[in-house]
Amino acid sequence: MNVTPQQVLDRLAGVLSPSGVALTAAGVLSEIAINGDKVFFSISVEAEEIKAWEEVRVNAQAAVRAIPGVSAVMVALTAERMPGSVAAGLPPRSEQGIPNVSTRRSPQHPASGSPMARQADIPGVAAVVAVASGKGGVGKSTTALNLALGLRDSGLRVGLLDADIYGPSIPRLTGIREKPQLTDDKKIVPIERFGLAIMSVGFLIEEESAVIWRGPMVTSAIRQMLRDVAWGRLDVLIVDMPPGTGDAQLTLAQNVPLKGAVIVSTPQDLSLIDARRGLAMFRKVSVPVLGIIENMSFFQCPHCGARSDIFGHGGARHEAERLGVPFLGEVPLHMSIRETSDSGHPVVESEPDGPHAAIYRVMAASIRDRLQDATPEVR
Ligand SMILES: Nc1ncnc2c1ncn2[C@@H]1O[C@H](COP(=O)(O)OP(=O)(O)OP(=O)(O)O)[C@@H](O)[C@H]1O
Repeated sequence: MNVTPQQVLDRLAGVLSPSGVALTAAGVLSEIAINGDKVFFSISVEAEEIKAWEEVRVNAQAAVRAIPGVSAVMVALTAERMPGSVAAGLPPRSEQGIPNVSTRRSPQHPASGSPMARQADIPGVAAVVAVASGKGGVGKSTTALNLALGLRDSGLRVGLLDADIYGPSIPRLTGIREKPQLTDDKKIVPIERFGLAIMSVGFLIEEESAVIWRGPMVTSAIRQMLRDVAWGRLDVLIVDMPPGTGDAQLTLAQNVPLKGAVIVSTPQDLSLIDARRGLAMFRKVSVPVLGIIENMSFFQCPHCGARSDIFGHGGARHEAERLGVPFLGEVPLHMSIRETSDSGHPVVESEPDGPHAAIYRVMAASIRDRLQDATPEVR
């Protein structure tokens, strides 16, 4: 039997908000999204109240989980509600534009001069690095995964968080089908594959339902994935960001304790314009850009190895020079990268002695060097 939103609301009516009002009457709930036997919704409250609401979130999750036929519940607690606003139905969104950065810094992590000191660190994780792209489809996830493997090959303990909530592709690129387990204290155990600790929202939800996530839910869910996952000790955690430079990405860049960001672009002008936006976004929130990667830089014939500069290659290198950002390297558009990627056997893992693995390793080494300068724990 299918679960209905009304059934969920009926259960939530029995959960109390911190002021003692029923959760359903508190004006904080988003719409209830149901996908098969999985339920998602968010609770939007004012930033200063967020601590008091965490227990409510946990209670709401448990109440809905107890409905027969529900297999998974994701309740995102978001601090997106403006003071004084009455959220009657949907959580208020700042979709109208990029939020004012200076007023939205987390109060518990005031800027202390160093951009690195801005965010609370994730226990056990020495450095979090975002892999971002100004637009979709440039090969960001393929790059993130192969860079993670390149960093692993340099002896680091590496994690990968697929934060691309709009289209999580890490399950496909890694071939991971299983669902993560929970520890006794309810933390999610990342899935271990290729020697990486991997977590993706795609492990929890079906790919098609990813589009229902709104900006505030995205940020909150990712924050929870960062902190509610038992990452263990990691030298580097690579975060595969949602593509684009909109509100959700900016909020993420602000709220994830990033040591740096890597921007993936293709050589086309349009992609480069978007990459520039990405750079501006990270600069705005004082996250150092560790470098730009040009993906699908040139076409390499899988048969004869001949190279063609389909998109007029080299644009990203010039752009990086012009903008004063390191250029990390170029990855060819090659059949074996696509095939290995899409079959769940990333090229650094499946063709470790091949030319593509070498390219990713060199770029990973350069990221490692730059991180070491900023983070002595990454050795
Ligand atoms: N260098 C490359 N050579 C050939 N194919 C590639 C290369 N990089 C990525 N691809 C292929 O391009 C497609 C898109 O790649 P990927 O999913 O990594 O992109 P993305 O930027 O993360 O996409 P999205 O924005 O949708 O999340 C995949 O089929 C992937 O295998």
